[in-house]
Amino acid sequence: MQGIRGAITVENDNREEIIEAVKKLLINILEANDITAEDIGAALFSATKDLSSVFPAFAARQLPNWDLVPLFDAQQLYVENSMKKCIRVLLLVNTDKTQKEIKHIYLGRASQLRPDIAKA
Ligand SMILES: C=C(O[C@@H]1C=C(C(=O)O)C=C[C@H]1O)C(=O)O
Repeated sequence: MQGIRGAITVENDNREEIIEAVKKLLINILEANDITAEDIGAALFSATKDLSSVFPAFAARQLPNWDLVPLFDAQQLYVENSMKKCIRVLLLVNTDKTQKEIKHIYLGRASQLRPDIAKA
């Protein structure tokens, strides 16, 4: 089992924009790490407190074969001056890959969070 981190930002607290962003983030993570929804043991999402239009888990369930993935949403801990309008995810994945082989995906403004590991 390995954990895969991801994050993406949106510009507006808009339901469709958030749904598209979450789907984009998850598709990127799956492709970069050569995994499918069946490999995912659980997906934990957070959204910053300025996002309240839709649950990220709802967006995840729109993707093929995500209906059986256990999903969870939480509000991100608020820290002053931290990244605005950001959705984070932690995937727990069944894989033979090593920790070093895992590709964490940070898109949009979220790439500033972890420039050491962000993939454009
Ligand atoms: C830097 C991030 O934002 C916050 C800080 C984290 C960290 O220092 O590892 C992890 C998650 C967030 O609470 C991130 O999402 O990667």
